[in-house]
Amino acid sequence: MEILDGKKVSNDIKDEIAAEVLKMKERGEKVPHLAAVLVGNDGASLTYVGSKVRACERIGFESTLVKMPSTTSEIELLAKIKELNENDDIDGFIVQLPLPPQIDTQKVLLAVDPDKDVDGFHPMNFGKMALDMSTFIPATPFGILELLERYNVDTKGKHTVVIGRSHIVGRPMSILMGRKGWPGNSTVTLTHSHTKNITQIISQADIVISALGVPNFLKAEMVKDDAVVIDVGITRVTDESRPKGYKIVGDVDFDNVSKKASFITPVPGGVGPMTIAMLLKNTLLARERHRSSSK
Ligand SMILES: Nc1nc2c(c(=O)[nH]1)N[C@@H](CN(C=O)c1ccc(C(=O)N[C@@H](CCC(=O)O)C(=O)O)cc1)CN2
Repeated sequence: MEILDGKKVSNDIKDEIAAEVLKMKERGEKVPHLAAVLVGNDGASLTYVGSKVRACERIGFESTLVKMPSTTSEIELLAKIKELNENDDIDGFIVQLPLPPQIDTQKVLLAVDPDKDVDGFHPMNFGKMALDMSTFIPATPFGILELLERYNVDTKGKHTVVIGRSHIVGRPMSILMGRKGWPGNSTVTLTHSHTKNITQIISQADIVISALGVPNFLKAEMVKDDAVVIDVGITRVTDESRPKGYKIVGDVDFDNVSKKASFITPVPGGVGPMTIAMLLKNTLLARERHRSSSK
């Protein structure tokens, strides 16, 4: 069994991007600028945007954090998005999800300029991804592809079972694994809460990608020998013995599933850090496109 070490690979990617930024500076070019909008005080979201801003600082990107209160109205958020769309200094931005209930997430994602949509959530970019056109690929699925590639995991002709159909992970992942090329060329089953015989389907998978958010859902007896297991579930579970008062738990019963798997991602330190690294990659791409379009 080999661990797909997202922490290490994400650090390698950050070093690679930092080297690109250094070259940009030497050429006297503007460095990429990422903005992140956070509405409310959700603890996990605060951690994730904090990691995004720190990662920008580490690699030499400019960053802007826009914090808005949890009472922010949809109109106020849409006005902020318009401002960011029109700010020529910003190459790309994200709106941290989930949003408070008074705000329609779909309206918000539609309002982001597709050229600045480094999350890849705008329907224009999602459609381009599905049609194999060059675009911003959502960071978590993009990170999983990168891990599979860097560890040389064979996906051709394999049966990939994706658990969960969220717009952020499951749905795009199912499209990407079935695309032509590598990592891809896989036969994909997208499963969800209404899937019948889900245990039987999972037991036939060569590659299992679990994005359910149910701690320890995937047990050793559910996966076949030598399966590739990707754990996208990141749930905070109360644990008073820890300094932060919680621990992070994945969808996979790691101790037992790792004894059967050929490759497996840990939680923490697997897919999560890759999400940050691939957002930075998308921001670098946004900067390069922005520069060519302003020539
Ligand atoms: N606008 C977006 N919102 C959300 C996205 C996204 O891609 N764009 N994805 C998730 C949250 N997310 C990034 O935003 C994210 C999740 C997890 C991690 C991560 O590094 N996890 C660590 C554990 C960190 C901790 O909780 O202490 C790990 O797995 O090792 C980074 C980013 C939903 N919203």
